[in-house]
Amino acid sequence: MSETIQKPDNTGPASTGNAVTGASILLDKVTKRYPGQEKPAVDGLTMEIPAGKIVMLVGPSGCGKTTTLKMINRLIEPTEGRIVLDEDDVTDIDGDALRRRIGYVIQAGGLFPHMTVATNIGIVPKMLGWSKEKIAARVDELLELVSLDPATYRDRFPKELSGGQQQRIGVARALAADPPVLLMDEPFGAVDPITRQRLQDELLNIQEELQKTIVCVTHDFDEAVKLGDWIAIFTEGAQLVQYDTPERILADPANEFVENFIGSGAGLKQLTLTRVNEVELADAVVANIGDLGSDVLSRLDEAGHDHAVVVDSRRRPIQWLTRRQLSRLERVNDDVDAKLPVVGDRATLNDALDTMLVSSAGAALVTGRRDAFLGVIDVETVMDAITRAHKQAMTAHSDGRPVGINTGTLDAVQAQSASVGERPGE
Ligand SMILES: Nc1ncnc2c1ncn2[C@@H]1O[C@H](COP(=O)(O)OP(=O)(O)OP(=O)(O)O)[C@@H](O)[C@H]1O
Repeated sequence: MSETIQKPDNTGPASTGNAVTGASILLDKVTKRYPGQEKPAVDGLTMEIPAGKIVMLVGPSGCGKTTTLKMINRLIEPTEGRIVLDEDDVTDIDGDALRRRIGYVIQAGGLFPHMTVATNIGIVPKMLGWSKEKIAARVDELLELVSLDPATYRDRFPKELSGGQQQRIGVARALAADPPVLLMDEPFGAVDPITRQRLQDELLNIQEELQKTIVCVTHDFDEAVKLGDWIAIFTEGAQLVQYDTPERILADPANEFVENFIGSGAGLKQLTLTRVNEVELADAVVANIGDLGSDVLSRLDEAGHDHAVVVDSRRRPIQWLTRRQLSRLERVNDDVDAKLPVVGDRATLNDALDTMLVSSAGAALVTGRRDAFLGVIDVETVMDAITRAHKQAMTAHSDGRPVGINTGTLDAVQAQSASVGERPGE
């Protein structure tokens, strides 16, 4: 079933113009047999992981995700097959040296309890022989990157940190020597849902800046959809059932196993794929403090609208007034409605929908930089966006999809596709 290689267009996060610092990874027909086990934990897996992308490994418990991940930095030695970083075959190089080129993040950060935050972060740079000053500067830079104030946190011990803070330090430590590859094993598994969401957002921000190659194991399919440029869905023996963009997996699951794995609400999950700044916002009539109520009402008539958005001197929305409310006002005042349904333009459509539903307004006000008002998003816009995303995913071009199979080496796959002019499965 995984013999088919499909190639949609690579619809990862919008390009930011930052240089890719990640390395590509190739697992070439890699197998792991544990002693005493009848079946291999990973069976002949060939998988390309493109440079600068986030690849999420998902699948049922025991299917071989962690074994696959740990073979990349050779915490687990493959029984057969090759691992190639960029052009460099690293299958037989010294494991310790390899691990200095690959950051590794585990649940709860995996910090050494008897070392301070700074010492934890500086471990690899110290092994690499960096000077004290260079390490200290790097520690502070990384603490800033993961949104922790260096002066407050650098001398703390792990037990003096919250779960989310420990996890951030784990990420900072993995990035210390600026490795091209970051491996993450259930990195956000041990924190509460809200902290988890925040850490995921932070990881996306960091990735936008650094463009590492990130391979991440998760049990949480929603997390895979949110973070992944590509998602690899495995079944037992690390058999690749589908290796594709989140959009394509949601719109066109390869088979019933994937459908079951995605679970219900594929349409709603698609909402996490689109951000508010990707959809067209509706215009609104904007009123300033001090405007005459009657003037604002005639502007509403002209525009054919029923609501006006009141903004303060920095264009931040403070009220959303109906015709009725306006008709009672001589002039617009500076009251601030604490319950305004507001979303930032980087929020997902899912967040926007939540805001609309909670406010029962059927719409939300969108703000951009420095919380300035940008426009209105309504339920119809969100619904249209889902339909459009679904159609796009179904008809997307299939260029750039990385190879993922369990039936041959990359060379064999390429030779086969060259002989027919394209990759198989098309
Ligand atoms: N050290 C080991 N010795 C023997 N068998 C092992 C060892 N480690 C893992 N296995 C087996 O290999 C298979 C794959 O394990 P692996 O940990 O890679 O799965 P996983 O998909 O990461 O699972 P989970 O989601 O439960 O963490 C399982 O059947 C497991 O029991």
